[in-house]
Amino acid sequence: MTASKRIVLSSDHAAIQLRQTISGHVEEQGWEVVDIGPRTPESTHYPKHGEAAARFVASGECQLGIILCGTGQGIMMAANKVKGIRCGVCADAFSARMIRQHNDANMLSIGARVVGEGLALDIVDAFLSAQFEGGRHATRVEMIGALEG
Ligand SMILES: O=C(CO)[C@H](O)[C@H](O)COP(=O)(O)O
Repeated sequence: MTASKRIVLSSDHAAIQLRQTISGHVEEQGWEVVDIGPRTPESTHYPKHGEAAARFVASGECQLGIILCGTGQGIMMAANKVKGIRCGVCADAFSARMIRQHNDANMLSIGARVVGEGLALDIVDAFLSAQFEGGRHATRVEMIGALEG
């Protein structure tokens, strides 16, 4: 197993069950999963879970990350505050493929109160199987990075 096949997963309380389903699915595809919880259903605060997962990606410990909350929006906003993170919320497989191909996204966010399990797994598969296309898209991704200061 190489480090390039390691992925971090996290969520808030709204998405624990879907996160665990995704974790098993991704593991079956040969990824080493770093699931940083939470494991119990008590109400929690998504910014800290988004940040924690983002740090694994920003540090290079994990190549990619998948994070979830009720809508996927709040935890995405938190993750994107960490330097080097490009995280998109996806509720369809096309967008999940495109955020890898065009935006070189290194994190995917999903809303567990928005999409069902089957669609969520399709979204994950689209995200994980796509490759960044580079070229003109690399220029644009560099421009995003330049905004971080
Ligand atoms: O989607 C979310 C953030 O974008 C959260 O999961 C949601 O706000 C949590 O709500 P509640 O505390 O009522 O379960």
